[in-house]
Amino acid sequence: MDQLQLVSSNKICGGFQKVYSHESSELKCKMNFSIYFPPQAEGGDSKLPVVFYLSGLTCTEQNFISKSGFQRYAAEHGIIVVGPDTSPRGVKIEGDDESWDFGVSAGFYLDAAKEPWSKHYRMGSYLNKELYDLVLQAFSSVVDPNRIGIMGHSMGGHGALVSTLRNPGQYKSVSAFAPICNPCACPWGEKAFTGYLGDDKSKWAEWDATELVKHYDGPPLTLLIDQGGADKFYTDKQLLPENLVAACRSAGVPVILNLREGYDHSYYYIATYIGEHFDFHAKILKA
Ligand SMILES: N[C@@H](CCC(=O)N[C@@H](CS)C(=O)NCC(=O)O)C(=O)O
Repeated sequence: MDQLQLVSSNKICGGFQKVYSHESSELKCKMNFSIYFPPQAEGGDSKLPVVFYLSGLTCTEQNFISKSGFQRYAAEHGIIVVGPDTSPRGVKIEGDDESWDFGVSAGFYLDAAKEPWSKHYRMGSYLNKELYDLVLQAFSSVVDPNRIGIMGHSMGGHGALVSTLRNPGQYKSVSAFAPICNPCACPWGEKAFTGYLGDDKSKWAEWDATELVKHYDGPPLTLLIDQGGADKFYTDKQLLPENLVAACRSAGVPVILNLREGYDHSYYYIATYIGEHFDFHAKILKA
């Protein structure tokens, strides 16, 4: 635990919502992450499943823990929940704060290949290697390494899907709220991938769930996708869940798409359906 500093700890739903900071070797900066320990983590005999939650554009590790109300469901199911930040922090790169959909708080959970981003913007390796290993090692007394799932929202939904599809077997369950499903084909993705990866579109496909699922040959997996019908980013074609569903169908990968009439892109929508997502993860991770 030497490498972790406790930033905050609050009792909620019988467990503890904590935030830690640590020096990241992948990102070369200090990072915060949240971790919720349900009541079962205290003095329990058995190790608990973990679900990672990835937030969207403009977020830190705080939005989900303060707005979604997920702790009630994590406590019911006895699931530990880990939430990383959305980009490197405190690293000054020219242009990193010029727009809300690129640079700071918009790391897209990928490893940048293009200068000047490639030195720090390595959120893919940070999440799937460094933070993943850190959580398993630092909390080994309560974490079951064989029962790890992942979920996310918007850019974080994209992150959850590509992390699962690129690392077969690492995450046993995956779900997403309003994910960016086909970044190669939407304005957010085109901007981020051009900036972080360059102009070679064959490199883009390596970080695009709709492209990756076409070649998925890992353990059986069902993708749970949730989408608000009144989400302006959905109607503006930033999210494109239908493209992912079509690719899943042609690749034979089971997918569930829940369209929620009248709901927008906000945490009001996430708070409404987060319980269903915890039921989904619990069913798989606790089977
Ligand atoms: N700043 C954007 C909105 C960004 C946005 O909706 N971000 C989502 C993720 S893509 C979010 O979770 N925002 C933080 C929050 O609602 O707490 C706008 O003005 O249109």
